[in-house]
Amino acid sequence: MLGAGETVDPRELYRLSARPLGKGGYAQVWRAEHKESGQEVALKRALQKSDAYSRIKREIQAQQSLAHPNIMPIHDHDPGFRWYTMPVAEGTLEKLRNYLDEEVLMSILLNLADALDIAHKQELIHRDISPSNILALSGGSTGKFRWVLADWGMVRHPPEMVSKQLTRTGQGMGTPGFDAPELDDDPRTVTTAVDVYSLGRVTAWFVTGNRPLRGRRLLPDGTMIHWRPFVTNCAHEEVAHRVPDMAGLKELLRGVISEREESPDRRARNLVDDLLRGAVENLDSLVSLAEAYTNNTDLYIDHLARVPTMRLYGWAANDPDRAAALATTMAEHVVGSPWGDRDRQYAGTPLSFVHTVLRALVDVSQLGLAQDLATPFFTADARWQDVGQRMRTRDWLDGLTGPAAAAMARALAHCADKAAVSDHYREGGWQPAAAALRAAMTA
Ligand SMILES: Nc1ncnc2c1ncn2[C@@H]1O[C@H](COP(=O)(O)OP(=O)(O)OP(=O)(O)O)[C@@H](O)[C@H]1O
Repeated sequence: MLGAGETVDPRELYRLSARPLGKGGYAQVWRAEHKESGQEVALKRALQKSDAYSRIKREIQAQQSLAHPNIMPIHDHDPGFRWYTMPVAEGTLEKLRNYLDEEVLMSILLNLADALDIAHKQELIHRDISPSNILALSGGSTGKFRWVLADWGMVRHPPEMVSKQLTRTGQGMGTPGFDAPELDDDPRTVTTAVDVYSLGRVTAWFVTGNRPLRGRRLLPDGTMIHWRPFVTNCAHEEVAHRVPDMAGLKELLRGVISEREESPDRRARNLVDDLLRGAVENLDSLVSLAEAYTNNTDLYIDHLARVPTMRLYGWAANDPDRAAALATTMAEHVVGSPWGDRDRQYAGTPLSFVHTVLRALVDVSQLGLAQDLATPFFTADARWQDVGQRMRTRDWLDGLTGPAAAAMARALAHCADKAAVSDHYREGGWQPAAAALRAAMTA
């Protein structure tokens, strides 16, 4: 019999595989067979350094006190807390990501949030959640994996349980890319929000496939847009702006699920409605949505077209390339898509959208982009013969001089039905002020 605190060589009890399954910063993991029962396990043994001993002890204590189906269980450990055994995992989330879909991500997040909720209620904060610490065990329901959170060696115990301080201010903690910034300040005083942060970053990594880097945008535009509110609110760099706990994280997750079920054009309508009520941040989401669904006529004509002119103008001036692409698609819908039962007069709204972007491009001297956009714009304008828009276009053309007027003249020359376009603007004897434009319209 071993006395408390004594350690025992695991080889006395287990047959270890020749090569380890993996090695981390302070431990090695082997596949092992229990000599007496024949049970196959993974055996994790601390490397020979004192920090490693303290960490594996914390890990054993934390995992033992947290009996939850989504926390790696401890089968056995030596009384000296130098090693322990656990089920052999099929792989880590890091390795398996490419075989998994969004549904799996949702259920992993829900499961881990439940598990962490229990841990947090016991004042245990993991502090090192990353894709390599989320492990898949076989034997989940209907042949699926059971996902567990492992590697609790960095756990923050409640103050009364701490026998030895492992962490001090400024010491690097967690896994780069997934660790909350406040861990760099004082890992002892962090809150449950550090685990929320890591799950937000794990999510961004999962949906993009890119390791998240500090200071970089986590979800590029158009990428799984329905995850954006979740990722933004979980992985906010400022703790004060971050969702504080697992209850908040689960609430956001429900939002992801319902947004995903929403059709893109209905989602666009809601975004624009809220934008019109002052939710200016929605413009970004709306643009990403439109970029992801360029074939969706309803989304463009019925919803995107309603973005307020001033907002659109400011955005287009700041992001001319994207604005030009978006407005070109809008113009193509206006000309080429069935109008359905929309009111004819409504054509002025998408036309005005394209014209606003065109004005912004010219004003920021993006004349190449402006010229390319002007051709489909003139074509769409002439196709609809909208009286109000024609007046606005003429007034604008009258104000153009020099290179801007020349660029618009070239755009006019490129219109497939140049004569009809010129006739549309010249109706009632109107002539543009700039000579280049006059020439293009009479040529
Ligand atoms: N139960 C298991 N089944 C199979 N492989 C495992 C198991 N546990 C860990 N591993 C493998 O061993 C590797 C090292 O284990 P682990 O990350 O727990 O060590 P560590 O020293 O705590 O790591 P870190 O330095 O990341 O904290 C893991 O990345 C994983 O590939």
